Amino acid sequence: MTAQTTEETFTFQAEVAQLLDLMAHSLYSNKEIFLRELISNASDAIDRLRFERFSHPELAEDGDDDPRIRVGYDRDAGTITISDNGIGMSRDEVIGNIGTIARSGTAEFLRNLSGDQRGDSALIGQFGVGFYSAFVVAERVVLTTRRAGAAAADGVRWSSDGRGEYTLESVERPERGTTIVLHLRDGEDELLNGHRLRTIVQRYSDHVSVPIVMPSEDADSTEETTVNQASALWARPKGELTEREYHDFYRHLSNDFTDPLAYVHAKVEGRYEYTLLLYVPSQAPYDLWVPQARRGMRLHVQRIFILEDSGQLMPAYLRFVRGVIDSSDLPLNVSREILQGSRAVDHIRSSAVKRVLRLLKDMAANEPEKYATFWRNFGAVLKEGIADDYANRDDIAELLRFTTTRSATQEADVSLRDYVGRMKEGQDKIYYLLAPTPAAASASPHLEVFREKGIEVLLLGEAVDNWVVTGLVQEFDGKRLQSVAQGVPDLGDLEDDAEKEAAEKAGTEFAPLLERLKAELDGQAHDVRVTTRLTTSPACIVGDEAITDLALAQRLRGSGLPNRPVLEINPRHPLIERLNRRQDDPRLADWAHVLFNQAVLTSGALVEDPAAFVGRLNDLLVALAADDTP
Ligand SMILES: Nc1ncnc2c1ncn2[C@@H]1O[C@H](COP(=O)(O)OP(=O)(O)OP(=O)(O)O)[C@@H](O)[C@H]1O
Repeated sequence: MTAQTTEETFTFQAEVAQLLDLMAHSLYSNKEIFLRELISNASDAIDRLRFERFSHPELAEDGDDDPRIRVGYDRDAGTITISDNGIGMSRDEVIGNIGTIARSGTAEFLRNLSGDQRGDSALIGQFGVGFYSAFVVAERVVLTTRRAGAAAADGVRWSSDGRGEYTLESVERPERGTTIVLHLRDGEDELLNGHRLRTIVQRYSDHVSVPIVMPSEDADSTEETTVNQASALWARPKGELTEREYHDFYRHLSNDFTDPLAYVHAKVEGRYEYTLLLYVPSQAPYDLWVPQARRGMRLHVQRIFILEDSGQLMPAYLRFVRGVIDSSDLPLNVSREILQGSRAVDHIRSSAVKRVLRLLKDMAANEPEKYATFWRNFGAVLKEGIADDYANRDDIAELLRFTTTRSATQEADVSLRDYVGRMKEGQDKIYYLLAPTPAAASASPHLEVFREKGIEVLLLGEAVDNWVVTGLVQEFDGKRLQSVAQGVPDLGDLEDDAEKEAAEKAGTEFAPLLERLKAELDGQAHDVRVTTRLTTSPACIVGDEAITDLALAQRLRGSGLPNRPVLEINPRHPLIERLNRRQDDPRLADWAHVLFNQAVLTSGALVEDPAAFVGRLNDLLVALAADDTP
């Protein structure tokens, strides 16, 4: 059988062309990462072969059984070669994987480029565009591959100068796997040096678990040496490992350029035996909020890589955790389906979650500055755990941080424990305000009486906060959470008898005015009542329901109002006093609407008919100005 040798030319998908252009121009400052990316692909290909062999044992007959990645160079030809004996690719796979960008993440990648070269190159690995980084140093890349199990004649050669097109041809390739030859650009000769390449491999790929071999520097020798550690770091005893090694491994695992904030490494023995090495990153990955984003946990069985987590190993609210779980209790041919029903996996997962929560708890207690960094990056994600993880809810609640009426900055640095610790004598509830923005929250009239009485209020401005308060942390340390913008304010013992009496009296005294206002605002305000919650503002809007409901919170966050908005008026405000005295005022309807709409504005919502509001306001101003004219 002879291989068909005709060459076909293909055009890159538009995004690939754009990406390649960017690679060459903006990532130059960190050009060494091309080697890390290609080695990482080679190591993945070897892992995949190992894994596929469980279901296709016949693959074991194709070639040697000695996984290895080779890195070589040819000074005369100006090339660097990376080859592996992994799974290889068929022609269709080459077209699908190398000519197009399968992941929708690419468009996002392009959007995320900042122009800052260091940051941009850190994104490369995260976005899974690794292969193309070859073009940072190469003017032409030739990839030759043959899939494991296919015939020697089914080899494929892909070649491109990265300028919009690539060619494919069929070639004879007896050995399975992939070889990539980089024809370096002019001026990249310094890379054609054994010592230099070895240093790069050791810097970025020391922890790749497959041996990376390079030819001996002695020209007369045909020997090869392994240049990386090639051992599973997590399987080594803790005492032998340095912080540096843990950090290097993290970078290898996560493609992150920064050191992790914290990590935990544990070998567990007992009913189940497993090793955990879990890291908390110090910065959020770009795709933290992308629902289908890759997770950062890898499952190994007896050191052999099995699969990347897609939700079985870490719950969504800890999706920022990176690390390795290595179990001795799972079969090597474990699949995602088996994982789902596995008791061992359930056990390991729950122990991993507890360890992460403990790590965070210790960080909060002993290294508050680090914890503040953690909270800034991942606090909003961790909050999801309040809804998702009933079993650990109390521990998660201890980890929450909020901005409150006592905060000097917008930094969320008050824990529920701090809050409860400084509650006022007689206070039995934890008060909070949900508002669309932090600015609307801190300026809200709902806070007036609380400010006056020196009662602290949690200011909640994140979408996820709805979950935190909606019946989930209904109680912390025996104290109920209570919204300050819903229902009648319930200050319990914090309101003295005289105040209660005054409020009751005001209710009776203002009853006729309330009826008039209610009639004027029919269809807009569900009710109008007198309140004690205001000290300086004339009016505010509150939700009728005493209990937060999600719909309300969502509507507040959009442009609308609570489902059943109630207008509350302050009987001590001069405007309200005047209205009460002058109920015969022909402009009462204008007053009612102006009061209502200014309360809508201060709640952070949008006025339904701004032009009508301004019209009425101006009419009132004109009338007042006329009263003033001598
Ligand atoms: N040496 C190789 N052997 C087999 N397949 C490969 C090899 N290199 C690349 N591929 C295939 O090409 C695809 C694209 O590679 P690329 O480096 O661009 O992204 P990725 O590996 O999916 O993402 P990341 O670099 O973030 O791991 C890979 O997913 C893989 O299917």
